[in-house]
Amino acid sequence: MSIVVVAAVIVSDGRVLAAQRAEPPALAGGWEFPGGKVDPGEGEEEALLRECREELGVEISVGRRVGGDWPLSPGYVMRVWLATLQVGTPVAKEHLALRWLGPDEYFSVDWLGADLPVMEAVADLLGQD
Ligand SMILES: Nc1nc2c([nH]c(=O)n2[C@H]2C[C@H](O)[C@@H](COP(=O)(O)OP(=O)(O)OP(=O)(O)O)O2)c(=O)[nH]1
Repeated sequence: MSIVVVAAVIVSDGRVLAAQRAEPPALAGGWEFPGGKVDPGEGEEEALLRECREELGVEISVGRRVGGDWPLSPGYVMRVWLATLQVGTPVAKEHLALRWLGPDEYFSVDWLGADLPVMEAVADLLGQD
C-alpha cells in the first residue's frame, strides 16, 4: 500500500493558490498545492482539512477530485481535490511564499515535477466552467 498525500487546489475568484515549499532541501523553492500525508486512521478529506488549517490557517470546502492517483516518489501517490475557502485568508505558516495564480499565470511558477501535470488537469477543468 502506498502512502497517500492529499493536496487541495484552492480556487478563489478564478485564481488558484500555489505554495512554495520550504523543505526538504531537494524540494525547497519548488511550488506545490497545500496538503500532506494522510495520518494513520485518518480520512483523506479529514487530512486535507487538517493540512489546510495547519499550513494556511484556513477552513476549506472540498469539491471535485482532480484525476486519480498522481505518482510521486516510489511508494507515494498524491490525490488532489478542488476546494474553496470557507473561513479565513491563507497565510504561509509552513511555506516560503504563497501566490494566487490567474489563468495566464498557471505555469509561471516552478512547479514540483509531480505537480505540473496536475496543474494541466486543473487548467482543463477550470477552462470548462
Ligand atoms: N503537499 C504536497 N506534497 C507534494 C506535492 N507534490 C509533491 O511532489 N509532493 C510531495 C512532497 C513531499 O515529499 C510529499 C508530501 O509531504 P509533506 O511534507 O507535505 O507532508 P506532511 O505535511 O504530512 O509532512 P511531515 O508531517 O512528514 O513533515 O509529497 C503537492 O502538490 N503537495
